[in-house]
Amino acid sequence: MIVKQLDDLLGTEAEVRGAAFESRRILLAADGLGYSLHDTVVKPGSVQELEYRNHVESNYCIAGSGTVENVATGEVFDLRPGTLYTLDRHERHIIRAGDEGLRFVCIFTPALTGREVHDENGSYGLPD
Ligand SMILES: CC(=O)NCC[C@H](N)C(=O)O
Repeated sequence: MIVKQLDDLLGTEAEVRGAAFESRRILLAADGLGYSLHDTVVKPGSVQELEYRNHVESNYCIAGSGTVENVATGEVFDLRPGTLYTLDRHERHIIRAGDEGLRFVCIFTPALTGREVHDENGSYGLPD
């Protein structure tokens, strides 16, 4: 059994900061599960255009408000606590956070190692 506590990860390498988000990586590739699980906090008013070409990402909103847009179709979906979106077709998407920001429980498959950074496409690379 693996048991972890978010407080214990804060201030360690498992806490990753991007321009618009903080991602607390609770489970990573090193845990050997095939997926990684993150507690992701998105900054109020931020806009992120992303496209995970190498991963499938699921985001389950647990706080805040905003929208996610499917760039190819123009569809815009409201995000609020209880909303899940999964980028099962690696869709290019735009996340717009409202005034309170957003907080997600986030799962990536395959698992992130924790060293990835967004490239020019908004994608994370695969490990070497
Ligand atoms: C929704 C969002 O902010 N995605 C970017 C960060 C990603 N969820 C991560 O945890 O690395």
